[in-house]
Formats: sequence, C-alpha cells, structure tokens
Amino acid sequence: MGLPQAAPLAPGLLRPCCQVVGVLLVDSTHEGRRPVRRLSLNVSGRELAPAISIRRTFREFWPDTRGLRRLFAAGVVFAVLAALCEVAAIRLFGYITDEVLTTRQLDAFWVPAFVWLGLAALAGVASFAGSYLTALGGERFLLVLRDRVYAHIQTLAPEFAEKRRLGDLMARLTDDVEAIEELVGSGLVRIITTAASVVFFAGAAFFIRWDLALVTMALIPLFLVVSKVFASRFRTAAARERTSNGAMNSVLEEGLANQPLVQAYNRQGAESRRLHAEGRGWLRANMTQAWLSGLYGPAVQVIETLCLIVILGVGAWEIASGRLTIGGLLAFAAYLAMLYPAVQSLGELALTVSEAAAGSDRVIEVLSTKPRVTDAEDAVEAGRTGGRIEFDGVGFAYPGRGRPVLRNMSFTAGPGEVVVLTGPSGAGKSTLVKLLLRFYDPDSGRILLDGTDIRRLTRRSLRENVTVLQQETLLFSGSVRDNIAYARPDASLDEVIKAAEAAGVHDFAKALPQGYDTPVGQRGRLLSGGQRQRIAIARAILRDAPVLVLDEPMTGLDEVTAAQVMGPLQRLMAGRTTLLITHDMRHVPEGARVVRIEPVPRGERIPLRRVGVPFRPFRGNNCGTP
Ligand SMILES: Nc1ncnc2c1ncn2[C@@H]1O[C@H](COP(=O)(O)OP(=O)(O)OP(=O)(O)O)[C@@H](O)[C@H]1O
Repeated sequence: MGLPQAAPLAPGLLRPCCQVVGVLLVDSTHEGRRPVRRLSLNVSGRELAPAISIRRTFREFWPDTRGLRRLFAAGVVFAVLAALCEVAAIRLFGYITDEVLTTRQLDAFWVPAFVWLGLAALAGVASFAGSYLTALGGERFLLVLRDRVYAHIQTLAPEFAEKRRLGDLMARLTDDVEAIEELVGSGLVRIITTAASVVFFAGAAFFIRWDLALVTMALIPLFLVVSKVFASRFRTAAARERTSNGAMNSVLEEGLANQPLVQAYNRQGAESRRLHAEGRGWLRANMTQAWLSGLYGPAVQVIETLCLIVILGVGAWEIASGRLTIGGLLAFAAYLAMLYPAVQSLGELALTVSEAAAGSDRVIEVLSTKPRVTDAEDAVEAGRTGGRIEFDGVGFAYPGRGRPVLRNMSFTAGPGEVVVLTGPSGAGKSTLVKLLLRFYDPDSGRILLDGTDIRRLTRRSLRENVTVLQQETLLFSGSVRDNIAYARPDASLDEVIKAAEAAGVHDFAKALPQGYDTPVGQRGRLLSGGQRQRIAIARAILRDAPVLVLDEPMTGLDEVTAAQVMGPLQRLMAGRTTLLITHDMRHVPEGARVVRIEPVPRGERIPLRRVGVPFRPFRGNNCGTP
C-alpha cells in the first residue's frame, strides 16, 4: 500500500495538452488510491513488521525470477517506449502551437496531427504490452514463490503449523508473498521505468530551456519532503491496518471453523462482539489512512500549482522579451506536468519497497526455519519392510521443555501382533507416534524398523511403511472417492471400491446422492463420525503399509457404530504390526499385548538432545506391562 498515486505515468498523449490548455496547467488527476485490503501481515502477534533488509530480500528471492527476467525486461522496454512517445507527442504539441495556431497556417496542421495520432497508437500498444508482460511476469513469479514457501512448510514437522495461527500462515502465503513480488518483480520494473521517465521528461524540459528547467527543478525537493513526511505516517497506519485486519480474520476463521461449538454454547453474541471490536480497530486504521490520503493529494497539488505559476510568470516574461515561443512554454509546462508525478512516484516507491520488504522478512523467517529432523546424508530407502518395530530405551523431551515426556521406553511389536499402548492422559502415547514417524528424534535410545535405526532411513520411505489412523479423523473437502484415494492417488476405482467394501464404506457410499463422487463437506462434516472413521479405514487399507498405528480409533463413536467399525478395523490389522493407543480396553482384540505408559514424575530432567550418543539409562522406566 502506498501513498495515493498523484498521476499515472502514461495515461494518454492528450493529457498533457489538456493540462497545458487548462487555466492553471495543474495536473488534476489526483485520486486517493484505495487501500488494498488484504489479509494481515501479522496475525499471531500485535507487533508490527520487524526491521527490513532490501538487499537480503533480493539475495533470497532474485534467483526465483529465473526464467521470468525476459518478461520483466520486455515490460521495461515497452514502458520506456510509451514514455518516449509521450515526450515526442508533447514536442509535437509545441510545434502545432507555434507553427499552426500562432501563425494560423492550417496546411501545416495535418502532418504533425497524423504523426501525433500515430504516436498515440504506438504509445497505447507499448503501454498495453508493457503492463501485460509485467503482470504476466509478476503473476508467474508469485506462483513460483508461493509454491516454494508452501513446499518448505511441508518439509517442517506439523508442530510448526500447530504453534501458529492458521490466519498468520495464510497471510504469509498470500499477502507477504505478494509484497515480495511487488518489490522484486513488478516493483523493480516500476522503479526502472519511473526513473527512466524522470530522465526523459527532465531531459526534454532542459532541451527547451535549461535555465528555466533549473529554476523549476529546484522545487522538486519539495515533493520529496512532502512524500517523506507523509510516508512514515502512512506506513504506521498501513501496518496498523494489516494488524487489525489479521486479528479480524482470525476471529472470523475461528468463529466459522468452530460454528457448532459457538452455537451449542450460545456464544453467537460474544463472537459477533469480538468481530465488531476487531472491526472497529480496522475502521480506525482505515480512517487514518483515508485522512492521510485525502490530505496528501491537496498538499501535492498546492506545490504543483506553485511550480506552474512560477513557470507561467517566468515564461510570460521570456515570451515578452522574445526568448521563448508560446508553443515552447506550453511544451515545457507539459513536460513538467509529467515530470512532477514521476518524481513523486519515485518517492512513493521507496515506501512501497520498504513495506514490501517488511512482508518479505516474514516469509524469510518461514524459509529459514529448518526442519528439526532431516534425512541423514547416507540415509537409505527402507523399501517395503516386514514391519517389526522396536523402541529401545527411548527418552524424549519436547524442545524447550526440560521435563521429559518419555523415559527409557522399550517394547517391541511384530507383524500380526497388536500392542496396546495405554496409560493416563498426557503420559506420552501420541508422542510415541510422532517419534515413530520422525516428526522428532528421541533424545536417547533408538527406534528400529526391521532392525534398522529409523534415523538411517529416508523419512519418506519410513513413512510409507507406517499408516496412522488419527484420533480425529482427518478428511479433505473432496468426494468420498478422493478421500479414500488420498492414500494412493493412482489407485483405480476398482481398488478404491475394494478398500471401501473391506472398510464398510461401500453400502453407505452407494446410498449417497452422487455415490462415491458425493462431496464430504468441510473436513467431512457432511458425514457421521462412524462414516468418517470408516473412510479413514478404507484409506488405510488402500495404503497397505506394514505398520499400523490406531490412535483412539473409537473416540466419539457410540457402541453400535463402534461395533460397525470394529470389523473393518480387524480386517485392516490382520497381518500388520499394530500399535493401538487406547484408554478403552473394551475394544482391545484378544491376544493383544498391553504396554502401560506412566507419566514421568515431576522434577525429572532429561539431558540435552544428543542424537547418536549411546543411550544412558535414566532412573527407572515409565513403561511396563500391567
Ligand atoms: N508439540 C508439543 N510441544 C510441547 N509439549 C507437547 C507437545 N505435544 C504434546 N506435548 C505434551 O507432551 C505430553 C504428552 O502428550 P501426548 O499427546 O503424547 O499424551 P497422550 O498420552 O497421547 O495423551 P492423551 O491420552 O490425552 O491423548 C503432554 O504433557 C503434552 O502437553
């Protein structure tokens, strides 16, 4: 968001002439640029954007413009061509004034008039081509950037997203990425073409009368001072607007995502008031921007008027003494009428650039977050394993938390076996799964898959061997078929139906309005809990991994539904290594081995993370078989 644009650079060749013919020769096209209303730059906290480094921004993102630089270069060339046409057209206007209007020689009118028309057409085409190519380059750059940031976030453990508010991450992937584009892509084109326009219009004015040009150029710093005075205030107002916009989006996102909770607890009024309070903050921030925009235009107009009055005064004197023609004066004034907005634009660009760099800081922060767990350099592909799991003296504390969650945890589970992990809430059962999937590595001990330490395997191949059925069934908003095939997008419809039959999905899916193509709604909310669970089981069957982790698979299901799910679950478990996390021993299959996990007592500490250091046992063991 920048200050209101004082005047577009290449709005058409007639504009300068209209201004010149007008009484005050003042550019009257000032319009407050409506602030772009985006998602927030900062949703997670109230602090404004951190310090910026433009050089760092270019170092980080310039390589992403590879393949697009020709588009940007062509954008510059066409925009510069359009500006040159403007320069030539103004010159023609001066010529027509002196050779046709003053002398009343109508014959001399036609040639310059047609050339002028030709220039207007050329400028129009060049201007169109310039803005189209720049937009194309800019949009493609955005695509590359967004893909890159999103792909990076996907390499980070789920903890990264869990610790942040969704709105904040969304803002980084949308607004902030856009801000970078405005600096490194189209912004750069704008800077170059605006600077070129300044040189052209100033050069043309100097060409007509260098001494007069020097006098009027002396007033240029006034524009820069005004821009500077307004810029800092505008930046603060814009940052505040983004912060309150973000807060508002967060309230909206949370309120809509938790609508059933809001309505069940009769909190509709409270949620509306929360939105209203944030909306008022947004309103205030926008009003500050509005009055700054409103004031900026007239302030600039006064300076422009002052400049043009000086030109007219000095010009009249020069004409009277025969050193300047009327056409020369009008062309001179027209060049200045084009030059001042261009200078002003440069001042505003500094603001746009600094704002854009603020957004880029937030994206760089994401990109510089390194995954806690990476593949070892000599990591090997696991291939399809037998699925034998061994936890060998595993100890773990979440980063930043001194107190360990797991301590000296040992157990094994082999193919065809069901190991039930049970214990009080918070004992660390789900943490075991995160370690098994290598979202984290243990601080001590090791986890083996078919006898190989999982730190020696690539994460991708390790995870291909493990299927997790989460406590909260996770579905996407696609169709029933999409959700089952998520496990293997290349699966045929027959394979999907086979998995669906084994999971008890087929009967209810057939009865849905569009069968397997019926949308399941946001997070599968158009289905019942039991149906969602069975779709998740079908997905797991289709995936066919040797290790299966069931995290409270019956949570939220009534007895009848739980019984319906039990059959498909047992089919799914058959022949696999199953870790069943549950508090509810009613659904534990016969012959299952039970491992009870106790919370680590308070006051127990864990040595700092030393991956690869031989295991040193702690006192006691928080794992046992009851
Ligand atoms: N990302 C995290 N960062 C820090 N602490 C965490 C994180 N996730 C879980 N914890 C903490 O680790 C402990 C164990 O959590 P975990 O989810 O493994 O327990 P659980 O045995 O699965 O509990 P439940 O039966 O209630 O699901 C808890 O005290 C929890 O607060």
